[in-house]
Amino acid sequence: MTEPIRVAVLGGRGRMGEQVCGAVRGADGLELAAVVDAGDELTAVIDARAQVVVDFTHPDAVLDNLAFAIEHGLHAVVGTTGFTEQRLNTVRGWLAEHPEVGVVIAPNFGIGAVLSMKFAQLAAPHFESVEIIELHHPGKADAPSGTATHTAALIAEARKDAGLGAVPDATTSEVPGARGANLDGVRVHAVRATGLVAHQEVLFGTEGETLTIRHDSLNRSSFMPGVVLAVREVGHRPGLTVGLDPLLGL
Ligand SMILES: NC(=O)C1=CN([C@@H]2O[C@H](COP(=O)(O)OP(=O)(O)OC[C@H]3O[C@@H](n4cnc5c(N)ncnc54)[C@H](OP(=O)(O)O)[C@@H]3O)[C@@H](O)[C@H]2O)C=CC1
Ligand SMILES: O=C(O)C1=N[C@H](C(=O)O)C[C@H](O)C1
Repeated sequence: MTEPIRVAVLGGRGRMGEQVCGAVRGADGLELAAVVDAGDELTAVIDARAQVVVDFTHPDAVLDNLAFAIEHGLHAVVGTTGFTEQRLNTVRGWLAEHPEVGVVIAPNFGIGAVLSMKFAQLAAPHFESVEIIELHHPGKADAPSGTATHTAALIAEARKDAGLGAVPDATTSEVPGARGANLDGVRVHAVRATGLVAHQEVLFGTEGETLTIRHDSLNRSSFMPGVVLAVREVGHRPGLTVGLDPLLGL
């Protein structure tokens, strides 16, 4: 019989962390070895002989956690947001020193959300206008969401490859913020409201038609199959994997 994969959950008492602990406990072949939250010693992960750390903490904390994990030869599955290209390159640099370690960083572990980003990428070359509206619970620390940031980057790249110019917009007088944030030339609007979990609409427009691609995470359980898949896979994927797509064969 193969030994279970020993998993440590960082941010384990947070909204996502609690769900991840439950998912790990309930998953065949995984064992919850340690739960670490703010104020706990990260060395608990080593004491518990964890093989994979899962990080759902805070954009300000995640890089230090990752540096620790990689330095100690632990694989990492990261859902925490805030990964700019510069941060990803920093992680790549650390991994170059530890080529046996695997790290999966995914802006969104929801299978529907991953697919919706793919659909948006596919639609992007065919519409001159596009805007993103992301909607989340009011406890969210960052805006815009990591998913919206990643979606904007995918759309911008697809538009560039297709030779599309700037999104048409004649606005010359604006109350600051009224047109949202400009990410890679794509306007992103962030809504925060009690009752919401995690939602996104990508609104495309061209002459005579619009297309709306909407995804709703109605419960944080939506992220768990993706997290469990990444925990099982990360040890077989040395280096950095960004996004869940390759794990889903997309
Ligand atoms: N990729 C994905 O699919 C998803 C990503 N996320 C992202 O995950 C992150 C966490 O979200 P959420 O669970 O809602 O946030 P929460 O604030 O509910 O949870 C974060 C937890 O991490 C703790 N924490 C903070 N710093 C550290 C640290 N250095 N070490 C260990 N624990 C720490 C916090 O403690 P304290 O409160 O005391 O600071 C808190 O308990 C966010 O970046 C969010 O955007 C969320 C959902 C899905
Ligand atoms: O904070 C959240 O809740 C979420 N964060 C991620 C993001 O910023 O995209 C993923 C999902 O949207 C939920």
